Amino acid sequence: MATPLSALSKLISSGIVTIESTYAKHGADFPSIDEPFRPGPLDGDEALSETVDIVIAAAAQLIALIKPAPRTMIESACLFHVPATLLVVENAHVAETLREAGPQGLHIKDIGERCGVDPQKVGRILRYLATNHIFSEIAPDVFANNRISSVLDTGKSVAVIKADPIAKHDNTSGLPALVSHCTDEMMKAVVHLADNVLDPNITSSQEITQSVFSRAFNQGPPFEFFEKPGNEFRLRRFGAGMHGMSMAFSTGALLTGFDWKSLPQDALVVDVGGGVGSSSLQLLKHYPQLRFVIQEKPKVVEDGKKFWEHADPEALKSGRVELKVHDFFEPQPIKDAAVFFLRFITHDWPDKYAKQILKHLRASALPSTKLIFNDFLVPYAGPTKGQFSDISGSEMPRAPYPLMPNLGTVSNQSVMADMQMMVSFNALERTIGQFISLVEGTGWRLKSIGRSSGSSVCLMVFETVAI
Ligand SMILES: C[S@@+](CC[C@H](N)C(=O)[O-])C[C@H]1O[C@@H](n2cnc3c(N)ncnc32)[C@H](O)[C@@H]1O
Repeated sequence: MATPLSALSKLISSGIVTIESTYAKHGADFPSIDEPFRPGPLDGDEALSETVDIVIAAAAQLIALIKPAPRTMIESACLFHVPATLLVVENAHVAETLREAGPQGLHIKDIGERCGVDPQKVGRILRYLATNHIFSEIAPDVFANNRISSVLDTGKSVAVIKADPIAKHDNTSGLPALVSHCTDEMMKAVVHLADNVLDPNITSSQEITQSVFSRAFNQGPPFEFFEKPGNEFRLRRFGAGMHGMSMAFSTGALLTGFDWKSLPQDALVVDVGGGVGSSSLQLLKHYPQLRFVIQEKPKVVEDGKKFWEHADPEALKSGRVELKVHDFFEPQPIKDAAVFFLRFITHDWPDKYAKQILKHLRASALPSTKLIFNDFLVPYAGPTKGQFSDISGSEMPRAPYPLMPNLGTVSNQSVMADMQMMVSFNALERTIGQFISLVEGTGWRLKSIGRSSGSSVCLMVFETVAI
């Protein structure tokens, strides 16, 4: 058998051959790191994205193997400089300033002057980021955007941003807003992680008021914090960031992870905590025979009505889609649902609270009612040895030797989301084992998992069991 090092090197070289030949077949070059990021014609190619993931996993594992362990450990311990420096350049609009300067870049004296930052300090910050592939130092002390730093660019002119700073992230991709939120509130919160997790009085707490975020900002949950006077910019930025996240993370297996066509004509899908109803809208477009009730808080129901009046007014008029105020911690009024659908709901709640939601749904379910979650499924970092084989779709596609079963850093999306949930709400993204224990005692049983390649957002389908 090949050594791990040579097996990794083969995975990388054969993957690169596939990637380059696929681009060549489409008459395209693989995008240069020096060009701004743009969605590409091959982004939706599932086979190609699987190959890209293998190369990413192999390259990251190769670095972990080959780099001396003390270097890896010390560099990991100092990774906090990445978000800290990103926050500086995002707040100082450096990506927009460099875009306006063009491909010849800008000397640190000019960057400093235009961005209101000490030239030496901003130069050192940019060199640190450029060394980590974010921005390029194209001549001594001269920096330009590259593909990665261009993601920080809102696309607005610096003059427009400065004229109305609170609106910086309105009507943008939301990705700069997400970076700014993560490197500001989340970064300031996460430094308190050890204090919380190692505090014997609250280490096992499932209370949102005892989350790391609450400790850091000495107050209630994030949403209360955002609504406090003085946090108007943070609130708007957070809204834009959440929009960016929903654009960046596909809803994965929403349309394909369950046989929606198997439901009878006019079957009712209840979108519990459905927001304005964006999942229902996607489902309705593909499965127009279904009916939808979107249940939400009063303010969101109002926003939802406006959303549907724009997106599909006919669906509202005909009654195929209804928006109703309902608190999911109260008994469920709908007794004839074919599906109770929950997207990104249980991840906001620790088991103690999520179980209450599920019990209310079970009490109103028919024997045939399905409970469906559209959520991250956190893959184990090691092998599962077939203990979940009775659940259809539970096994991940087999990773080639010697890659980790979850492809290591390729799974960052879901493990990072899990950490965000822990820090913000004392809540969690769940592994298959955690989903199974979540539904224990609630009258539901995990039946199948629907996956789509390139996303760890899955569909978990549950059926009723006797209570
Ligand atoms: C993470 S968002 C997900 C929204 C939607 N499912 C989606 O994926 O777009 C969580 C939603 O739960 C709603 N929510 C929170 N507490 C609720 C409650 N007690 N009853 C009903 N909805 C609630 C919020 O208003 C918010 O829209």
